[in-house]
Amino acid sequence: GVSWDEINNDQQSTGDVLHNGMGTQTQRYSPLDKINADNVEHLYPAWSFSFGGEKQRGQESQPLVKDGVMYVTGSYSRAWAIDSETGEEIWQYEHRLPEGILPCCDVVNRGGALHGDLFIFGTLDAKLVALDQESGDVVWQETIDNFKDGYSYTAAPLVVGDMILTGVSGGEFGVIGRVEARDAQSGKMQWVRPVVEGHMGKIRKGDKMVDNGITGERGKSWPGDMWKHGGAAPWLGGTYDDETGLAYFGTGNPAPWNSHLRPGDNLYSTSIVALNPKTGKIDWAFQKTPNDAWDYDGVNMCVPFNMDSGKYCASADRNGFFYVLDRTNGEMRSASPFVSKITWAEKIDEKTGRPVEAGNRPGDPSKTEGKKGESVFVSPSFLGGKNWMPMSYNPKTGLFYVPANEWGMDIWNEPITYKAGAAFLGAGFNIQPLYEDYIGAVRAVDPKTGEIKWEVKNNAPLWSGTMTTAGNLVFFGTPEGYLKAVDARNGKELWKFQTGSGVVGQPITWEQNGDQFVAVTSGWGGAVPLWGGEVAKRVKFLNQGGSVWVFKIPDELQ
Ligand SMILES: O=C(O)c1cc(C(=O)O)c2c(n1)C(=O)C(=O)c1cc(C(=O)O)[nH]c1-2
Repeated sequence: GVSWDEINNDQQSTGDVLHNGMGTQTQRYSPLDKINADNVEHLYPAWSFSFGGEKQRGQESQPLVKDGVMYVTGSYSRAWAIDSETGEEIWQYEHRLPEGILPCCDVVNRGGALHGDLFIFGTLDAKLVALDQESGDVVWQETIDNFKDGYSYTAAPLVVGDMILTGVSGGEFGVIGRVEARDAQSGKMQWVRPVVEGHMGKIRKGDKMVDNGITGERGKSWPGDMWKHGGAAPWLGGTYDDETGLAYFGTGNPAPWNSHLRPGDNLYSTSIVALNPKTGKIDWAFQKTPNDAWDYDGVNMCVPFNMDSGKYCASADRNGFFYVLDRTNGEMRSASPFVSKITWAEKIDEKTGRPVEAGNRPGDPSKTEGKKGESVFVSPSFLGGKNWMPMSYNPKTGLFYVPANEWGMDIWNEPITYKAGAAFLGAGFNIQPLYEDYIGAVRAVDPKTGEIKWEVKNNAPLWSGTMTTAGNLVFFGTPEGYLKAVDARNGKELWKFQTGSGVVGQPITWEQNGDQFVAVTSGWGGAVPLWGGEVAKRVKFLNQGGSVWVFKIPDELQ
């Protein structure tokens, strides 16, 4: 079985990958250096595994590895256990999805969690399923909420002690955004913390769930009853930091997109919330885009790291700014642009942490004749300076490696009223590229200064995570099908391999029987082909797929 001590030590232990982010801090850093900048050019495929079936689409999963077994999830709520040395299948689990699921942005899953003898992951019909690691049999199954109301689940659960912490997906349907804690072994709910001001939290007392205080104040930063369907779904999951004992979750956009219907800050949408993992109480919250009008979900992980003897966390937000926060109290240290063009705000005020807006909100449709308000062009687009794909932090170089995208959008507002299970947007949009030669860019950001130390451009939008190692390497994938390794110090491309479909997964590395392995899933999909407007047309030629690729270095070169 997998113990909490092992999970909490995941980043240091090199023989396994036990948690999302290669550790609960999600730095995606490995101290391994057998594969390094000097020999990575010799990396070759050890095995490849096909997810099979007729179902493909986006493969965003981060695999986990324990005792020679890889646990990986795929599109359409599927999961596999595979021999991590040979690529041989051990079991496959195929969740029976009902008709009418409502995932907003492709049928993806970003990975599971290991706890004891269980492998736990979430499904597109908003369930959590715990499988026996050895047999793949279902041990428990819990429903998060009704998929017909727009709830779904795509993230990897966060493990803290005996519990798993999960958010929800469904922000585009006006769901109740919240973080939930369950006993990992039984699936039994321990607490629920809605993240929108006004909703009641719950906590377990014996056999009952009892009230545990209202989140914030009752709808104070929302007009009327708008908080009730305010969304703010923490759909990307969270991080846990043992030094502060806090769990950090990013919250999504407020619903509906039409911001004129909800004047006010709309707390705690587009925020980082720091939660006490035992009670679900919000210790602090920091909002990035008050009264968001551009779908700038604030779900990006706030990745804990230490610098100048301070405890910080960093988050590259969809709104184009790279935030460094004091992770003990949520005070902002800095916010600097990591994309070339930000037109919704002039800057983030250093003292208050609030944006100085640039007067670039779509017009209020109730003030114009007809249904459509004035359209504006804004950058970044709603798919963000950075979307869900995780960045990594290398304590050796002191740099964050951010998968960024350069694009803008035409956006306008329309009238809308809430209806359960229907999209709650009140907006129309069309994403546009900004430059001819590239959209994606991996950028090395210095959290001390906000300076971009180097960048690697990519023609298609980057939709894969980055991973970095003590071997001075950064790995990332491209929609064009490559897994690439670049030098962590200067971005120089050192190796690439064509996987046969777009890479929108999250690379990992581990060591087994003396070999260092690198793995990533391949399979083009995610939000870009569905919502990318003009950009989607540019990448129409990319082929779908579904596989895991594993690489190693010839023995004599290690
Ligand atoms: O508000 C939400 O609940 C929600 C959920 C998800 C998701 O679960 O995948 C995405 C988004 N929003 C979203 O805004 C978005 O851009 C997005 C991209 C992707 C993807 O996997 O490529 N998912 C999601």
